[in-house]
Amino acid sequence: MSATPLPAPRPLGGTTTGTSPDPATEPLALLVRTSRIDDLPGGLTALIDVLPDARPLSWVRRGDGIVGWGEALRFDTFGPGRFADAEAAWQATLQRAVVRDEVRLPGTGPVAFGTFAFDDAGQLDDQDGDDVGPGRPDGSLVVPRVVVGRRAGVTWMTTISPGASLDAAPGTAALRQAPRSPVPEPGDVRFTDGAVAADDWPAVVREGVARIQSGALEKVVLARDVLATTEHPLDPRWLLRRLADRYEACWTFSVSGMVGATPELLVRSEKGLVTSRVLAGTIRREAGMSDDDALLHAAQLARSSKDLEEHEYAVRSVAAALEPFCSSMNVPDAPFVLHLPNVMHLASDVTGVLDRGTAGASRPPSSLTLAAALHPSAAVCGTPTNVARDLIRQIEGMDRSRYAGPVGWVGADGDGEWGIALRSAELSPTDPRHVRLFAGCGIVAASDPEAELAESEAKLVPMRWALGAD
Ligand SMILES: C=C(O[C@H]1C=CC=C(C(=O)O)[C@@H]1O)C(=O)O
Repeated sequence: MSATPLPAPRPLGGTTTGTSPDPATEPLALLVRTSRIDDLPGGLTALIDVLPDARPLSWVRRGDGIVGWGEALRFDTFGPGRFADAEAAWQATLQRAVVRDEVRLPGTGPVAFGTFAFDDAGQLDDQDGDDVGPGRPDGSLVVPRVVVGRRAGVTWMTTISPGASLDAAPGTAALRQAPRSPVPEPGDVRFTDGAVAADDWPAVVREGVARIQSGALEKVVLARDVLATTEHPLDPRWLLRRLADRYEACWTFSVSGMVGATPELLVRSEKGLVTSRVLAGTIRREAGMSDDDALLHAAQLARSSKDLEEHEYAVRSVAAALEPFCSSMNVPDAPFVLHLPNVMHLASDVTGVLDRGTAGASRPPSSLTLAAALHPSAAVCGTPTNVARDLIRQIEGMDRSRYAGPVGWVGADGDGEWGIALRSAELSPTDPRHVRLFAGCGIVAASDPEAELAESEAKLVPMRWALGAD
C-alpha cells in the first residue's frame, strides 16, 4: 500500500488523536512494518505476557491472536454514525500508510482494535440516571504503536510509526529489550450492587416476561451490573492473564478499559469467508461437576424448549443480517453444546461466502461493516430488535456502556474478528480501583425470574474469578 497525500482523517462526528502533528491540520502518515520473530515462551498466556504496560490491547484465544500497546492513532466516534465514521477514518488512515509486511497473515500489517457501546442513544449515569453524554465515545478504534501476534506457529511483530517518528524496527531483539512494568496484584476485592440491586433484578425480569406474554415482543435480553472495588489499582493485564489461561475457548479481549473473555463471536471475516458463533440458551455448570453430570446437563440443555426458542431467535437474527452480504450461507439446523468452565451454551456456527459485488459496493464489506450490520443480535437484544431495544431502555435501569457491544479488530484488507463484549468488565477511566462487571440473560415467555438471576450469577463467575475472588 502506498502513501497518498490525502487530507488528514477528519473524524466524521468523532475525534481523532495521534501522537504526532495535529491530524486535523496535517496529514499523518503511518509507517507500518511487520517481521517474523522467534516464537514466544509460554502457552496460552504467551502473548499476554509480552504486554508492557497497563493499557493493553488484546484479542487472544488458545494462545493465538494479537496483542498491542501504545497509540499511533485513535478515533472516537459518537451517535448513530459511529460505525460508519470509524470505518471512514480507518480507510482514510490506510490511504496514507506505507506498509512493509513480510508475514502476510490475518492480523499482520496495520490493524486497529475497536470497542463500541451497545446503544448509541446517549448515556445514562449508572448511579442516578442523569444523562452524562456526549463525553464518553460510543465507539473507538485504536491503532497501536506495536502489535505482537501468533497464529499456527508463526509469530510476528508489527511496529506502527505515526508522522515523522521512526520506531525501532520490529524483531525478536526489539521485543526483548522493550521495558515491561510488573503486574501488581489487585489485593482484596469488594463487590457491591450495581444500578439495580441483585434482589430487585427478578422484578425487572418479571416485567420483561409480562411484556412478552402480552404479545409486545418475543424475546428480550436483560442485564445487570455489579461493582467491584479492589484494594490496589487494577492492572488489566492481571485480568487478561487469568482469563486467557482458564477460558481458553473464549476470546480474551482488552480495548480502552473494556476487558473480558467472550465465548460469542459476532463475526470473523477472512479471505471472503464469514463466520459467526451464535450463543443463546444456558445451563450452569457447578464447580467440581463430574464429566458424567456435565453430559447429563448438556443433554438437558439440548432438549430444553425454552432455551431452544431463545437460541432460534438469535440464529435467525444473525442469518438475516448476514444474508444481504453473502452469496451462500450455511445455517445449522440444530445447535451444539459449548462447554465452558462456568456454564454451557447452545451454540451455532453460521458461515457464509461474502458476495464481493454486494449492492454495487466498490470493495467487499469490511469486518467492521459486518459487525455494524449484525449488532445488536437477538443474543444480546431481543426480537423484534427495535421493540426489545426500547424495552431495555425502559426497564433495565442501567447504562450498558460497552457491555454487549462489538469488540475486536480490523486489518488493512477489511478482514478481522469482532466479538460481543460479554463476560466482561469496564474499568473506571477515573479510578483504577473501580470496575463494573456485567451479565445478562435472554428472556422468553417461559423464563423464571429467580432462575435468570442465578444464571446471571453464573455468567459473572469469569470476571469475579479473574479479579481474584473464588
Ligand atoms: C447476554 C449474555 O449472554 C448471552 C450469550 C449467551 C447466552 C445467553 C443466554 O442464554 O441468555 C445470552 O444470550 C451475557 O453473558 O451477558
